[in-house]
Amino acid sequence: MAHHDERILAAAQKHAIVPLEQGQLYKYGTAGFRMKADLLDGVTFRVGLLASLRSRKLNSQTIGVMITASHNPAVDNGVKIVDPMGEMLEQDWEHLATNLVNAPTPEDLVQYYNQLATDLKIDLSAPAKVIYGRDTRPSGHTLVTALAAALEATETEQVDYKILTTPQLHYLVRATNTEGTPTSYGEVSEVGYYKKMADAFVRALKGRRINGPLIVDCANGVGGPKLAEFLKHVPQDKVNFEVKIVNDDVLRPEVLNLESGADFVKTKQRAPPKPAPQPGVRSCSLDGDADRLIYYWIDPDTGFFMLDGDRISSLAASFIGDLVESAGLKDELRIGVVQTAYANGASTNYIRSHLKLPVMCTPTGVKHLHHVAQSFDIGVYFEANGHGTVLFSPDALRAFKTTEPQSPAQQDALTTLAALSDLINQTVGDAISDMLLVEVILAHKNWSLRDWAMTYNDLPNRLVRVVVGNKDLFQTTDAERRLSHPEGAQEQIDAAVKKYKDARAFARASGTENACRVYAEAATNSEAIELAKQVAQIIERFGGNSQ
Ligand SMILES: CC(=O)N[C@H]1[C@@H](OP(=O)(O)O)O[C@H](CO)[C@@H](O)[C@@H]1O
Ligand SMILES: [Mg+2]
Repeated sequence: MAHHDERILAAAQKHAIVPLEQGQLYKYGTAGFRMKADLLDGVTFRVGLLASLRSRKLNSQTIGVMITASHNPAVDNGVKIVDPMGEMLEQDWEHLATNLVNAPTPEDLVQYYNQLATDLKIDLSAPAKVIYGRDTRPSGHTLVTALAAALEATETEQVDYKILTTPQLHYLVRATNTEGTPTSYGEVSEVGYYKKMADAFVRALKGRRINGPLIVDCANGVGGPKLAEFLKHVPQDKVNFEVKIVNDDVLRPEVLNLESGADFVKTKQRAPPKPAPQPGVRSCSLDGDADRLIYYWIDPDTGFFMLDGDRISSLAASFIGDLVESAGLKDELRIGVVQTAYANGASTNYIRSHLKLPVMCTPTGVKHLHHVAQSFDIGVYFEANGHGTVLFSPDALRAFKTTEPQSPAQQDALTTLAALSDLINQTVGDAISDMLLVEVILAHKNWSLRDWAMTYNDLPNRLVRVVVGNKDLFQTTDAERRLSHPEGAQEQIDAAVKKYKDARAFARASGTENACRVYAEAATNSEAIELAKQVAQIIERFGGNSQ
C-alpha cells in the first residue's frame, strides 16, 4: 500500500481545492464537474487521480478525460471522465468522484485514494492509461497541467490530444481500447476520426446530390476548426457538399457561445443574429463542444423554423426503419426510439402511430437514454436539445454484413445501413456526425428542410425555470413525468392539466442548475403559456422559502 503517497501529496499541495461558500460540496453531475474555471484546478487534479484508479480497476484499459464546459460562457470550464467504450463514467463511480474531490486536505485525499484502492481491490502497481483533450477555452491549458500532474504522480501513462471536440475524445477512447481487435473502432488518431467519417459519408450518400449549400454556426467553439479539418477529407469529386462555416472565431474567448450555437437557438427559438441570417438557406448550429445539433431555416413567408433533437430522432428512425424493411431484416432486428419527458408529444405520437416504432421515456441526461437505447438492436436516442445518436448492436452489424441479398434493392439497403453504422458515432451524441447523417437522409429523400418539417406539427410548448427555496424537495417518479414529493403537488398539477385540450405538463429539479424546470404543452400557444404559468405557481407554493 501507500504506493504513490508522497508523490500525490506533493502534487496535491500545488493543486489545492478551493473551499466552496457555505460548506457546499463539489458534485459530479450530468456533465461531470462544471463551474467557474478558477475553481477547477484542484478538482481536475483529483479527477486525474480517479481516472487513473478507474483504468487500474478495469484491467488497465484506457480511460478518457474531457475538459469542456460545452455551451456555458467562456469563464466556465468543466471536467468529465469517459469509460473504455467511449461511454459516460459508470454511475456508481460518480459519487466516488464527488467524495474524492471533496476530501478537505491533501492528507485526507491520499487517505481516501488508498481506501478506494483497498475497497475496490485495485492493484496500484498495475499499468494505467489516461488520454485527454480540451475545448478552445483558454483555461483548458492550465487545467490540463493539473490533470497531467495527477497522472504523473500515479505513474499513469498519458496522451494529451490537445484541442478536440467532446465526441472526438470519446471516439479516441474507444479506438484505443479496441485497437487491433475484430471490433476495432478506427485508427487511433484525430485524422483517423476524419477518415472513418468521410469514407462512411461517401458510402452512405451513394452518389446522391446534396440539395444546396449548408450554413453551419459553430458557436465560436471547437466545432469550427474541426469541421473545417473534416471537410478536407471529403473527396470533392465524389460529393457536392457545399458548407459555409460561420461563427468560427476561436481566438476571442469572449465570443464563445455568445448569441450563437445550438443551445442559444433551442432556448431562444431564433437564429443567431450574426452573421445576418440568409432566408431560405438550410442552416444548423453546433454547441461549444460540438456534441449538440439543431437545424433551422428562415422561411421567406413564415419566418424562423427549428428542427430540434426530436425531429432529428424521428427523421433517423423513419429512414433507418425503411432501410431495415428493404433489407429484409424487419423481423430480425428490433428498432426503438428513446426520448425524455421534454420530447414534444407530437413527435412521440408520430413515431408510435406513423412509424409504428416503440418509444421509451427515460430521466433527463444522455447516459440514461444511451443505456436504454442499448436494449434495442437499433436504438435511436435524442434529447430535444439536440444531443443524441443511433446505436447498432453487434447482431445488427453482423446482419448488415452477412445477409445474402436477393435483389439489388436489398443489397442497396444493406450497404447503406453498414455505411450509416460507421458514419454515426457509436459512443456519444456527435454534432458533426449527426449533421452528416441528416445531410445523407435529406439527399436520399430529396427533401428540403420544409419537407422534413411537414412530417408532423409540434404541439405548442413552454419551458420555464422556477427558482425555489429548496429544489431538493421535488422528487420525481415515472421517468420524471410525475412528482412523488412534496405531497399534494402532483394532484394540483393534474388538476391544472385537465383544464386544457391535448395538454401535458411536468416539473422537476434541474440536475445542472439551482432551480426547477416546468414544461407544458397544449393545443394552442396561449394555453401552453397559461398552463406553464399555473404549474410554475404551484411549484413556487410548494418550493420552500426563498431567501
Ligand atoms: C431541459 C433541458 O434541456 N435539460 C438539459 C440540462 O439538464 P437539467 O437537469 O434540466 O438542468 O442539461 C443537461 C446536461 O447538459 C441536458 O442533458 C438536459 O437536456
Ligand atoms: Mg455540449
